[in-house]
Amino acid sequence: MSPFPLAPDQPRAARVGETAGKAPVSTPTATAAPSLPGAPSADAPTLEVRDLTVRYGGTLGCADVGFDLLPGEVLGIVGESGSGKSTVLGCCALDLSPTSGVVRLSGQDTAVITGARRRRLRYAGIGIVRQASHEELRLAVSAGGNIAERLLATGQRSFDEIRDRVAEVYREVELPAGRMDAAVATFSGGMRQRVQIARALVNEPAVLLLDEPTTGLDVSVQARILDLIRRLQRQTGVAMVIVSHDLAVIRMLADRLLVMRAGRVVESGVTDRVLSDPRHPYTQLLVSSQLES
Ligand SMILES: Nc1ncnc2c1ncn2[C@@H]1O[C@H](COP(=O)(O)OP(=O)(O)OP(=O)(O)O)[C@@H](O)[C@H]1O
Repeated sequence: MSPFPLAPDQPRAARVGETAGKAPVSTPTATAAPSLPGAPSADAPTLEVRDLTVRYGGTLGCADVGFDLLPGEVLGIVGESGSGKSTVLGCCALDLSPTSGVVRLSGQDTAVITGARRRRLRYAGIGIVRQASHEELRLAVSAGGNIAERLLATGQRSFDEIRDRVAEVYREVELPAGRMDAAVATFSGGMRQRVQIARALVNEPAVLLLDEPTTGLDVSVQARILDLIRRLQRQTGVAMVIVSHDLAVIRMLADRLLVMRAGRVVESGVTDRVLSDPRHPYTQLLVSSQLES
C-alpha cells in the first residue's frame, strides 16, 4: 500500500533536453568501455551522446549532436526556439528514440534496453524537471504522493522507508512541512517546481535533466529556485543537463555550454568562455541580444 494517496494510472513519462559540463570542451571517447549497470567508474561519463540525429518525418529535430557529461558536471544547452534543445533532452530522458546515434547512460546503450528495464532505468537513473509542472506532476495527487510515486516505480515497497525518504527530500527542497499531504493543485508555481525537484531527486538519479525549470516564474521565485538547484547539485553531485533560453540561468548553473541552431551544435565550451568570448556569429548574436534586453 502506498503511504500517500496515488491516482490509479501509471507514473507519467518525462521529457527533457541536453547537457553541458565543466570539463574542457568535450573530447568524446566513442570507444570508452561500458560500465556495469549502476556502477560506473568515477571518471566514466554519466551520459554519452554520439552523432544524435532525430527526424520527425520530414522535419529535422537535431543532427549529429554529441557530448559527454562527466559525473558532477552541469551542461547547459541554449538556442532559439526550434533549435532542437528539447529533442536532445527527450532522447536523454528516454522519451524519444533517435533516428540514428547513441545515448549511453552510465555506460549502458539505452537503445537496447526495453520494456520494464527501460522504465526502471528512466525512474531510477534519470530525474526530470519540466517547465510545465503538470507534464510531470499529477495535480490532484498530494505532493508526498507525487514524490513517492517514483520510489514505488522502482520497486520500493516498505511503507516506513518510503515515508521517511519522501519526508527527507521534501525537507531538502524547503517546502512547508504541513503541506506534504495537500494536492499539488493547491501549490504555487514555485512550490510545484520544488515538488518536481524533490520527485526528480528522490531516487538519487545519475543525471538530472531540467527543461526551462524557472521559465514563467516571478523573478524572485526564480532566483530562489535556481539557488536551490545549485545547492542540491553541489550537495548531491548529480550530473545535470539544463536547457534554458536565459543565458543568466546558464551562466549561474552550467560549467559547459552547447549552443544549438537549426538542430545542430554551432559552438560548445566552458560557459564563461563561450559567453564572454563567443566565436560563432549566432552565439555572438545570442549574447549581444540578451545583453541589450
Ligand atoms: N513532435 C514533433 N513533430 C514534428 N516536428 C517536431 C516535433 N517536435 C519537435 N519538432 C520540430 O523539431 C525541431 C526542433 O524542435 P525542439 O522542440 O527540439 O526545439 P527547441 O529548441 O526545444 O524549441 P523550444 O525552445 O521552442 O522548445 C523544430 O523544427 C520543431 O518544429
